[in-house]
Amino acid sequence: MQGIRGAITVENDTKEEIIVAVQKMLKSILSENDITSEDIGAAIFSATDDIKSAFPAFAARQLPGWNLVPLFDAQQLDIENSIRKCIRVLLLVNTDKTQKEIKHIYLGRAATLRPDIH
Ligand SMILES: O=C(O)C(=O)C[C@]1(C(=O)O)C=C[C@@H](O)C=C1
Repeated sequence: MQGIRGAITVENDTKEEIIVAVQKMLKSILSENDITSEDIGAAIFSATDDIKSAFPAFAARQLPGWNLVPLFDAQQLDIENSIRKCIRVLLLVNTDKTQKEIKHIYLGRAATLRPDIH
């Protein structure tokens, strides 16, 4: 089991943009790490408090195979000067890969968050 992190930002809080962004982030994590939805034990999302128009879990569930993945959404801590309109994910994944082999995916403005791990 390994944890894989992802994060992506949106510019507008529309349902369509959130769905597109969440699916882009998840597809990128799966392809970069050579895994499928069947390898995922759980997906935990957070969204900043300015995301109002869609649950990230709803967006994930529209992808093929994701209806069987346990999904959870939470609100991100509202820390001063932190990034806005950001959706984060932690995937718990069944894999033989080592921690060092895992590719974490940070897209859009979220690319500034953890340059040390991606
Ligand atoms: O990785 C991120 O998304 C970050 O914003 C960095 C960080 C961290 O300090 O490690 C901070 C807040 C998040 O809850 C998760 C991780």
